Amino acid sequence: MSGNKMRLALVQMHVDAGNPDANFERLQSKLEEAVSGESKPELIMLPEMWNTGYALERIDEIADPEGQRTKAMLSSFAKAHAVQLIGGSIAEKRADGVYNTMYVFNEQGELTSQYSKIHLFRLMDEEKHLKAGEELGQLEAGGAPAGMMICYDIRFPELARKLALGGAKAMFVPAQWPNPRLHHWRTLLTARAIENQMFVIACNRCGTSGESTFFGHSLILDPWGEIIAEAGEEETIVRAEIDLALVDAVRAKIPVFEDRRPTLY
Ligand SMILES: O=C(O)CCC(=O)C(=O)O
Repeated sequence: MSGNKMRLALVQMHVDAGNPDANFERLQSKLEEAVSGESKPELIMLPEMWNTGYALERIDEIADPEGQRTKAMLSSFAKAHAVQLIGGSIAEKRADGVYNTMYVFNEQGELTSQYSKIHLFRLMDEEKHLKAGEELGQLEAGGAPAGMMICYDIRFPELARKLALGGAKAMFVPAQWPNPRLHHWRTLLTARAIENQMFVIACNRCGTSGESTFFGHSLILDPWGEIIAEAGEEETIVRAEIDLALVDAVRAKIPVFEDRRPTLY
Protein backbone atom coordinates (compact mmCIF):
# COMPACT_ATOMS: atom_id res chain seq x y z
CA MET A 1 0.00 0.00 0.00
CA SER A 2 1.35 3.43 -0.87
CA GLY A 3 -0.23 6.31 1.08
CA ASN A 4 -3.98 5.84 0.94
CA LYS A 5 -3.92 3.76 -2.21
CA MET A 6 -4.94 0.12 -2.23
CA ARG A 7 -4.98 -2.54 -4.95
CA LEU A 8 -8.11 -4.69 -4.84
CA ALA A 9 -9.12 -7.99 -6.39
CA LEU A 10 -12.69 -9.32 -6.23
CA VAL A 11 -13.28 -13.01 -6.94
CA GLN A 12 -16.52 -13.22 -8.94
CA MET A 13 -17.16 -16.94 -9.15
CA HIS A 14 -19.74 -19.65 -9.61
CA VAL A 15 -20.90 -21.39 -6.40
CA ASP A 16 -22.04 -25.01 -6.39
CA ALA A 17 -25.09 -25.11 -4.08
CA GLY A 18 -24.75 -27.86 -1.48
CA ASN A 19 -21.20 -28.88 -2.44
CA PRO A 20 -18.59 -27.31 -0.12
CA ASP A 21 -15.78 -29.56 -1.39
CA ALA A 22 -16.24 -28.32 -4.94
CA ASN A 23 -16.43 -24.71 -3.73
CA PHE A 24 -13.26 -24.95 -1.64
CA GLU A 25 -11.44 -26.39 -4.63
CA ARG A 26 -12.73 -23.71 -6.99
CA LEU A 27 -11.89 -20.95 -4.54
CA GLN A 28 -8.32 -22.20 -4.05
CA SER A 29 -7.67 -21.91 -7.78
CA LYS A 30 -9.38 -18.49 -8.00
CA LEU A 31 -7.24 -17.20 -5.13
CA GLU A 32 -4.09 -18.42 -6.89
CA GLU A 33 -5.27 -16.61 -10.02
CA ALA A 34 -5.93 -13.43 -8.01
CA VAL A 35 -2.34 -13.24 -6.73
CA SER A 36 -0.73 -14.23 -10.01
CA GLY A 37 0.57 -11.63 -12.45
CA GLU A 38 2.48 -8.44 -11.92
CA SER A 39 0.06 -6.27 -10.02
CA LYS A 40 -0.45 -8.29 -6.85
CA PRO A 41 -3.53 -7.17 -4.89
CA GLU A 42 -3.24 -5.92 -1.31
CA LEU A 43 -6.82 -6.93 -0.54
CA ILE A 44 -8.94 -9.77 -1.95
CA MET A 45 -12.69 -10.16 -1.44
CA LEU A 46 -15.00 -13.14 -2.07
CA PRO A 47 -18.78 -13.41 -2.63
CA GLU A 48 -21.54 -14.31 -0.15
CA MET A 49 -22.10 -17.90 1.12
CA TRP A 50 -19.43 -19.23 -1.21
CA ASN A 51 -18.95 -22.47 0.77
CA THR A 52 -22.50 -23.87 0.55
CA GLY A 53 -24.52 -21.58 -1.70
CA TYR A 54 -28.22 -21.42 -0.88
CA ALA A 55 -28.79 -25.13 -0.18
CA LEU A 56 -30.81 -23.97 2.82
CA GLU A 57 -32.77 -27.22 3.33
CA ARG A 58 -29.45 -28.96 4.14
CA ILE A 59 -27.66 -25.98 5.66
CA ASP A 60 -27.45 -27.48 9.15
CA GLU A 61 -25.60 -30.47 7.80
CA ILE A 62 -23.21 -28.67 5.41
CA ALA A 63 -22.44 -25.35 7.19
CA ASP A 64 -18.86 -25.06 8.44
CA PRO A 65 -18.73 -25.79 12.22
CA GLU A 66 -17.39 -22.58 13.85
CA GLY A 67 -15.99 -21.76 10.40
CA GLN A 68 -12.97 -23.96 11.14
CA ARG A 69 -12.30 -25.26 7.64
CA THR A 70 -12.78 -21.80 6.15
CA LYS A 71 -10.62 -20.07 8.73
CA ALA A 72 -7.77 -22.55 8.24
CA MET A 73 -7.77 -22.10 4.48
CA LEU A 74 -8.19 -18.31 4.37
CA SER A 75 -5.75 -17.64 7.17
CA SER A 76 -3.02 -19.71 5.58
CA PHE A 77 -3.59 -18.12 2.17
CA ALA A 78 -3.55 -14.58 3.59
CA LYS A 79 -0.32 -15.27 5.43
CA ALA A 80 1.40 -17.09 2.58
CA HIS A 81 0.69 -14.21 0.18
CA ALA A 82 0.79 -11.34 2.70
CA VAL A 83 -2.61 -10.13 1.54
CA GLN A 84 -5.67 -8.89 3.45
CA LEU A 85 -8.54 -11.28 2.80
CA ILE A 86 -12.22 -10.42 3.19
CA GLY A 87 -13.58 -13.93 3.05
CA GLY A 88 -16.92 -13.05 1.47
CA SER A 89 -19.33 -14.80 3.74
CA ILE A 90 -19.90 -18.43 4.58
CA ALA A 91 -22.58 -20.54 6.21
CA GLU A 92 -21.11 -20.84 9.71
CA LYS A 93 -22.55 -23.36 12.15
CA ARG A 94 -22.60 -22.33 15.79
CA ALA A 95 -24.17 -24.00 18.83
CA ASP A 96 -27.39 -21.98 18.43
CA GLY A 97 -27.77 -22.17 14.65
CA VAL A 98 -26.29 -21.24 11.29
CA TYR A 99 -25.11 -17.68 10.55
CA ASN A 100 -24.16 -15.96 7.28
CA THR A 101 -20.76 -14.69 8.38
CA MET A 102 -17.88 -12.63 6.95
CA TYR A 103 -14.33 -13.12 8.24
CA VAL A 104 -11.48 -10.66 7.71
CA PHE A 105 -7.86 -11.81 7.84
CA ASN A 106 -4.85 -9.52 7.88
CA GLU A 107 -1.56 -10.02 6.00
CA GLN A 108 -0.25 -12.12 8.89
CA GLY A 109 -3.19 -14.50 8.59
CA GLU A 110 -4.85 -13.30 11.81
CA LEU A 111 -8.63 -13.06 12.06
CA THR A 112 -9.13 -9.35 12.74
CA SER A 113 -12.92 -8.93 12.46
CA GLN A 114 -16.11 -10.68 11.55
CA TYR A 115 -19.71 -9.81 10.79
CA SER A 116 -22.88 -11.90 10.53
CA LYS A 117 -25.67 -10.66 8.23
CA ILE A 118 -28.25 -8.78 10.30
CA HIS A 119 -31.08 -8.56 7.73
CA LEU A 120 -32.26 -11.99 6.60
CA PHE A 121 -33.79 -12.13 3.11
CA ARG A 122 -37.27 -13.60 3.35
CA LEU A 123 -37.72 -13.92 -0.41
CA MET A 124 -35.09 -16.66 -0.23
CA ASP A 125 -36.33 -18.11 3.11
CA GLU A 126 -33.18 -17.10 4.95
CA GLU A 127 -35.13 -16.41 8.13
CA LYS A 128 -36.37 -20.02 8.23
CA HIS A 129 -32.86 -21.51 8.21
CA LEU A 130 -30.39 -18.87 9.40
CA LYS A 131 -29.90 -16.79 12.53
CA ALA A 132 -29.44 -13.03 12.23
CA GLY A 133 -26.31 -11.35 13.57
CA GLU A 134 -26.69 -8.76 16.32
CA GLU A 135 -23.63 -6.59 15.77
CA LEU A 136 -22.38 -4.16 13.12
CA GLY A 137 -19.44 -5.04 10.89
CA GLN A 138 -16.36 -2.85 11.11
CA LEU A 139 -12.83 -3.45 9.90
CA GLU A 140 -9.70 -1.61 8.88
CA ALA A 141 -8.70 -1.53 5.22
CA GLY A 142 -5.90 0.49 3.67
CA GLY A 143 -5.18 2.00 7.09
CA ALA A 144 -8.71 3.47 7.30
CA PRO A 145 -11.93 2.39 9.01
CA ALA A 146 -14.42 0.56 6.77
CA GLY A 147 -17.74 -1.24 7.08
CA MET A 148 -19.30 -4.54 6.07
CA MET A 149 -22.77 -5.25 4.71
CA ILE A 150 -24.01 -8.49 3.15
CA CYS A 151 -26.28 -8.50 0.07
CA TYR A 152 -29.84 -7.61 1.24
CA ASP A 153 -28.26 -5.28 3.86
CA ILE A 154 -27.73 -2.68 1.11
CA ARG A 155 -31.50 -2.05 1.06
CA PHE A 156 -31.13 -0.46 4.52
CA PRO A 157 -29.58 3.01 4.11
CA GLU A 158 -29.63 3.53 7.89
CA LEU A 159 -27.06 0.79 8.30
CA ALA A 160 -24.63 2.28 5.77
CA ARG A 161 -25.10 5.73 7.31
CA LYS A 162 -24.44 4.43 10.82
CA LEU A 163 -21.21 2.80 9.63
CA ALA A 164 -20.22 6.00 7.81
CA LEU A 165 -20.88 8.03 10.96
CA GLY A 166 -18.66 5.53 12.76
CA GLY A 167 -15.85 6.56 10.41
CA ALA A 168 -16.12 4.10 7.51
CA LYS A 169 -14.53 5.36 4.28
CA ALA A 170 -15.26 2.18 2.35
CA MET A 171 -18.00 -0.45 2.43
CA PHE A 172 -17.35 -4.09 1.55
CA VAL A 173 -20.38 -6.01 0.26
CA PRO A 174 -20.32 -9.71 -0.63
CA ALA A 175 -23.50 -10.91 -2.35
CA GLN A 176 -25.48 -13.61 -4.09
CA TRP A 177 -27.81 -11.14 -5.81
CA PRO A 178 -29.91 -12.87 -8.46
CA ASN A 179 -31.71 -11.90 -11.64
CA PRO A 180 -33.88 -10.02 -12.41
CA ARG A 181 -32.84 -7.25 -10.01
CA LEU A 182 -29.67 -5.94 -11.65
CA HIS A 183 -31.18 -2.43 -11.68
CA HIS A 184 -31.72 -2.56 -7.89
CA TRP A 185 -28.18 -3.89 -7.31
CA ARG A 186 -26.48 -1.11 -9.27
CA THR A 187 -28.80 1.65 -8.06
CA LEU A 188 -28.64 0.74 -4.36
CA LEU A 189 -24.86 0.34 -4.37
CA THR A 190 -24.47 3.64 -6.22
CA ALA A 191 -26.81 5.42 -3.81
CA ARG A 192 -24.92 4.08 -0.77
CA ALA A 193 -21.66 5.38 -2.31
CA ILE A 194 -23.04 8.84 -3.20
CA GLU A 195 -25.04 9.53 -0.03
CA ASN A 196 -22.22 8.39 2.28
CA GLN A 197 -19.41 9.71 0.09
CA MET A 198 -17.54 6.44 0.44
CA PHE A 199 -16.07 3.71 -1.72
CA VAL A 200 -18.41 0.76 -2.22
CA ILE A 201 -16.73 -2.53 -3.11
CA ALA A 202 -19.24 -5.25 -3.95
CA CYS A 203 -18.49 -8.82 -4.98
CA ASN A 204 -21.38 -10.86 -6.40
CA ARG A 205 -21.42 -14.50 -7.47
CA CYS A 206 -22.30 -15.60 -10.99
CA GLY A 207 -23.71 -18.76 -12.54
CA THR A 208 -26.89 -20.74 -11.95
CA SER A 209 -28.31 -22.48 -8.90
CA GLY A 210 -31.58 -24.36 -9.33
CA GLU A 211 -34.13 -21.80 -10.50
CA SER A 212 -31.90 -18.82 -9.71
CA THR A 213 -29.43 -17.19 -12.05
CA PHE A 214 -26.86 -14.70 -10.80
CA PHE A 215 -25.68 -11.87 -13.01
CA GLY A 216 -22.29 -11.12 -11.46
CA HIS A 217 -21.66 -7.40 -12.15
CA SER A 218 -19.33 -7.06 -9.17
CA LEU A 219 -18.75 -3.34 -8.76
CA ILE A 220 -16.20 -0.93 -7.36
CA LEU A 221 -17.60 2.60 -6.94
CA ASP A 222 -15.82 5.73 -5.82
CA PRO A 223 -17.25 8.30 -3.33
CA TRP A 224 -18.86 10.22 -6.24
CA GLY A 225 -20.69 7.03 -7.20
CA GLU A 226 -18.59 6.70 -10.36
CA ILE A 227 -17.74 3.20 -11.53
CA ILE A 228 -14.08 2.30 -11.17
CA ALA A 229 -14.57 -1.31 -12.24
CA GLU A 230 -17.51 -3.52 -13.13
CA ALA A 231 -17.57 -7.18 -14.11
CA GLY A 232 -19.77 -8.83 -16.72
CA GLU A 233 -21.73 -12.01 -16.07
CA GLU A 234 -18.90 -14.56 -16.20
CA GLU A 235 -16.36 -15.77 -13.67
CA THR A 236 -13.58 -13.21 -13.38
CA ILE A 237 -11.17 -11.42 -11.06
CA VAL A 238 -12.11 -7.73 -10.90
CA ARG A 239 -9.02 -5.62 -10.29
CA ALA A 240 -8.73 -1.94 -9.40
CA GLU A 241 -6.69 0.49 -7.39
CA ILE A 242 -8.53 2.90 -5.13
CA ASP A 243 -7.27 5.99 -3.32
CA LEU A 244 -9.01 6.48 0.02
CA ALA A 245 -7.83 10.10 0.13
CA LEU A 246 -10.65 10.83 -2.34
CA VAL A 247 -13.18 10.33 0.47
CA ASP A 248 -11.91 13.34 2.41
CA ALA A 249 -11.77 15.43 -0.77
CA VAL A 250 -15.39 14.64 -1.68
CA ARG A 251 -16.61 15.22 1.89
CA ALA A 252 -14.82 18.58 1.95
CA LYS A 253 -16.33 19.65 -1.39
CA ILE A 254 -19.95 18.79 -0.52
CA PRO A 255 -20.09 18.72 3.30
CA VAL A 256 -23.07 16.38 3.62
CA PHE A 257 -22.03 15.11 7.04
CA GLU A 258 -21.79 18.67 8.44
CA ASP A 259 -25.12 19.66 6.86
CA ARG A 260 -27.16 16.84 8.36
CA ARG A 261 -30.06 17.90 10.66
CA PRO A 262 -30.30 14.96 13.02
CA THR A 263 -32.45 16.93 15.46
CA LEU A 264 -35.20 16.98 12.80
CA TYR A 265 -34.95 13.37 11.56
O1 LIG B 1 -32.47 -7.79 -1.99
C1 LIG B 1 -32.37 -8.49 -3.01
O2 LIG B 1 -33.02 -8.25 -4.03
C2 LIG B 1 -31.45 -9.67 -3.04
C3 LIG B 1 -30.95 -10.03 -1.68
C4 LIG B 1 -30.35 -11.38 -1.63
O3 LIG B 1 -30.36 -12.13 -2.59
C5 LIG B 1 -29.70 -11.83 -0.40
O4 LIG B 1 -29.64 -11.08 0.59
O5 LIG B 1 -29.20 -12.98 -0.39
